Amino acid sequence: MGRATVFTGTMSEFPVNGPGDSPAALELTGLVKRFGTKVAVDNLQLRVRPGCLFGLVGPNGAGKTTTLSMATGLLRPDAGRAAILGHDVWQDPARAKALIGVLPDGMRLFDRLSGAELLRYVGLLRRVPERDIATRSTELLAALGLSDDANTLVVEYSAGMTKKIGLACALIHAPRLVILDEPFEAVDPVSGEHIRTILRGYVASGGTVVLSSHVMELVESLCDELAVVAQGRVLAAGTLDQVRAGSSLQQRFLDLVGYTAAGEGALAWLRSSSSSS
Ligand SMILES: Nc1ncnc2c1ncn2[C@@H]1O[C@H](COP(=O)(O)OP(=O)(O)OP(=O)(O)O)[C@@H](O)[C@H]1O
Repeated sequence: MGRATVFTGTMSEFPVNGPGDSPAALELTGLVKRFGTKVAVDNLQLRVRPGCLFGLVGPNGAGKTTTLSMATGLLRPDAGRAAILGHDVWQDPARAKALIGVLPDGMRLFDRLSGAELLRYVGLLRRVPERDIATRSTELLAALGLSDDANTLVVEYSAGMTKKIGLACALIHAPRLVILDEPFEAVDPVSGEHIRTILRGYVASGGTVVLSSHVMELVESLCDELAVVAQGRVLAAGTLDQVRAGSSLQQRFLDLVGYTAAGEGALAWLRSSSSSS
């Protein structure tokens, strides 16, 4: 693993199988994914303890979506292992997938259903008892500010509304672990606050969240632990303080991924003073 702090934290805060022997909520071991000659995920290791709100951050193309897709059984790894609460995602997919709720990147929803119909459909697929589906749907729609659009077709939802109904779909069966790819993307500040409240409450009751984000302030204010990935590898992982190492998360992130400012002359043609017409 990488050159900075590596998380090796204790696992017993929210025991699953009994004190001391609980498996990680999510454990990725030696994950590799290549697309042609491109190595998108390069021997990636990650361990997320139960009861943690965990952030995965990295620059564009770092391999976050590819990693989360392999972690959730949507994309088969070329090598390595993904396990959810001790269940191998690829050897025992039914058990592993039953424990998770997923908001994938660019989620394809059955968008000719209304929001309420979609939640009912997902609830039935997830074997939520009939009597609970209506209650949970109503509560989720209200918590996410979608009550007024419960009967609107999802195809007519805005990008932010689509993200929120996708999140509701990920939560309706009360999974043990939710894996959310960019859950705050396109979401307005009020809805973002609602989502933060939902996720904090979920984690406080023993659930585990893994989310990807580009927004350092959000990760800093929300997550307990995080990993910085670049070029398919974990550069640093641990608690916020471990990863920040006395700096701001933004600065630490820039340092880790090797940010260098563009040279003086870059994009000179774009400056109005250099325009010839
Ligand atoms: N289906 C694919 N075919 C070819 N290359 C792919 C494919 N999916 C991802 N890649 C490549 O793998 C790398 C990792 O992509 P990935 O989408 O996982 O990054 P990311 O960290 O989620 O990026 P972003 O923050 O921009 O969403 C990139 O170089 C991308 O071009």
